Amino acid sequence: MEIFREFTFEAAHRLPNVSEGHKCGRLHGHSYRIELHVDGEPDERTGWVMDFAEIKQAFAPILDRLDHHYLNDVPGLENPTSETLAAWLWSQLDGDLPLSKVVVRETCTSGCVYRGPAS
Ligand SMILES: Nc1nc2c(c(=O)[nH]1)N=C([C@H](O)[C@H](O)COP(=O)(O)OP(=O)(O)OP(=O)(O)O)CN2
Ligand SMILES: [Zn+2]
Repeated sequence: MEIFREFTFEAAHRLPNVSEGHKCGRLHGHSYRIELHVDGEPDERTGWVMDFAEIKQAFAPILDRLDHHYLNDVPGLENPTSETLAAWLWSQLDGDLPLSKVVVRETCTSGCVYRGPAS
């Protein structure tokens, strides 16, 4: 079974490697929406895979580093595409949560789904 918790944060970024004149090379911001998906079987007694609060707790220090920050300044996010951010989030949470999927929504219509490094 898979459960998830959604988070939002505001942040600024620019994409340093786009071609000259590309709009994303300019400083701009997004209201990011993040989904953290966790895989597991519901415990017989609690009836849950994991308390949603545990996901919130694991993500809190990471959220602090992103919310109202310039993402390019965060080590590992020098080129902060949705793809880079999704993989970075996975690497930050790996070991703390049994992640199955990280979803990054950069705008209402664009984003990335990451299911972990290729094995
Ligand atoms: N594969 C990716 N493509 C783009 C990324 C990305 O992270 N991965 N990022 C951007 C920009 O950050 C941009 O701000 C968001 O993209 P886009 O959907 O093009 O933005 P708009 O809402 O302005 O879309 P319009 O359809 O032009 O209104 C670009 N590409
Ligand atoms: Zn952008």
